[in-house]
Amino acid sequence: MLHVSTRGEAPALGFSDALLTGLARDGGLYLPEKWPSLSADTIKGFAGRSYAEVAKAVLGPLVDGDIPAADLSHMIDESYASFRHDAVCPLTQLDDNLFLLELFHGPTLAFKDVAMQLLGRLMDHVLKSRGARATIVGATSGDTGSAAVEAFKGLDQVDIFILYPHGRVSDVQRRQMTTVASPNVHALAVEGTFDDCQNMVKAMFNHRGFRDELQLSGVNSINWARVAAQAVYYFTAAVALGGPHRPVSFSVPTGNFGDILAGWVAKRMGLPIERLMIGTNANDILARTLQSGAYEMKGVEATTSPSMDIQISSNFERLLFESYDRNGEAIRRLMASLNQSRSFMIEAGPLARIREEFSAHAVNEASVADEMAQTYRSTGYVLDPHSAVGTRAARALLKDKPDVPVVALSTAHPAKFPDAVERATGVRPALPPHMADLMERNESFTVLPNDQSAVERFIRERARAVKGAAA
Ligand SMILES: Cc1ncc(COP(=O)(O)O)c(C=O)c1O
Ligand SMILES: N[C@@H](CCOP(=O)(O)O)C(=O)O
Repeated sequence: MLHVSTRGEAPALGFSDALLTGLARDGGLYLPEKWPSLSADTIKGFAGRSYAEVAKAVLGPLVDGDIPAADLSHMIDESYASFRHDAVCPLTQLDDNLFLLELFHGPTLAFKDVAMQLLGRLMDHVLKSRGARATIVGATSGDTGSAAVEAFKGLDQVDIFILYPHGRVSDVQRRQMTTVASPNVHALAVEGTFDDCQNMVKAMFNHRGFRDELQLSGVNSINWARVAAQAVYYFTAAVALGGPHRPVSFSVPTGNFGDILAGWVAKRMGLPIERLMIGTNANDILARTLQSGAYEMKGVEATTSPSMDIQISSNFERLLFESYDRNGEAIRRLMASLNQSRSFMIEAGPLARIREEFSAHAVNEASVADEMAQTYRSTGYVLDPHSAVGTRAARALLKDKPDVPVVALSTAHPAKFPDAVERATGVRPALPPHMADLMERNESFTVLPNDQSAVERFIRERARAVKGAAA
């Protein structure tokens, strides 16, 4: 199976090359050239099987033999053995037809672990088999960074540099990135927003000399393998609720659009999904876009769900590509407009296609707090602020269609955001035992200006230093 770029000008690549490449050389994002399809009987057969078994069945056709099946199977088993819940991503009922898919039982307490645990193993495997090294650069609003640091720390084949917005992540998130004493891990606090960090990472990939010199690779959801691995839990959740014969909707707290795109991928692969609800916080660019067709950036507002404080939802480009009948030229035009005027307009046809499958609902700060408080009062369940966005948006979906079960994705453990949770519920959630001393560990990070060349200079020097030390 080859993978094509959304901008239509980069070489088509197999799974392993797309995995190592991250962002395509034309600035686009990779997608499989066609969607493998799982039959209703195959999906029905997922009932009662372990998460790892379902992952093998879903990812097998996407990897398509590019990595030997036995190796893939072994890496999947290892990835999910470290989760603190036997079901890996358990489902719990919150209300009539409202379910929560808990995605925070991995090592760093957020949904990113589900894909990142596998991504780390896949990259290490491919690099070792090629005798190669890579410099991983990633942008984070808090959770991708911690999951990536955890997955890649100590690996011989990689140096990893994580850019996060200085002062705009929670203390727990920051400490998860800055207290890992491993010589291949570098936490960079950039004086800017998440969007600035993400733009810098993309610019590094588009800076061909730098990219090739350092053998850059990416761990954000611009990397196709991340999205592919996240598609698995849509299958396990839907099947647990009677799928594929009973359609289910999903409500997803959304920032970079990777997680909800994974649901759309599951649907492309044959999973009946009624609706995909985009839940946004006060940074409501996607909700406004679905309403008007105009993708228009404003300034980023700091919220209690900082991981979603995003204006440039990278993976939306993948959805646009499909909605524009895979017309790379159209996507190049839209993205050029975004660069020049911070906005673009989606044409009527593609917009209608998007609206056929997606709804959107913006949840303001008062409603996020109210959702945490009300859910706690009525059920005793403590939501984190991101999951509260998804849950509130799920309730909006249920108002329209009360008979279709809605699964709200619970993307982080409440202990990652203890201050916001305590303010709303009066409960201060405790970190699990393996992280109990997190606040006492020593931190190491470098503050850098919001300046591309300064960050590139730093990475070049440090990547060399790490190689020098290892030599
Ligand atoms: C806890 C949490 N919830 C939701 C999101 C949004 O997910 P996505 O960026 O895939 O839309 C993020 C960030 O990615 C996150 O860290
Ligand atoms: N919310 C994310 C932002 C990056 O998202 P990604 O899924 O593209 O890696 C984070 O926590 O870092």
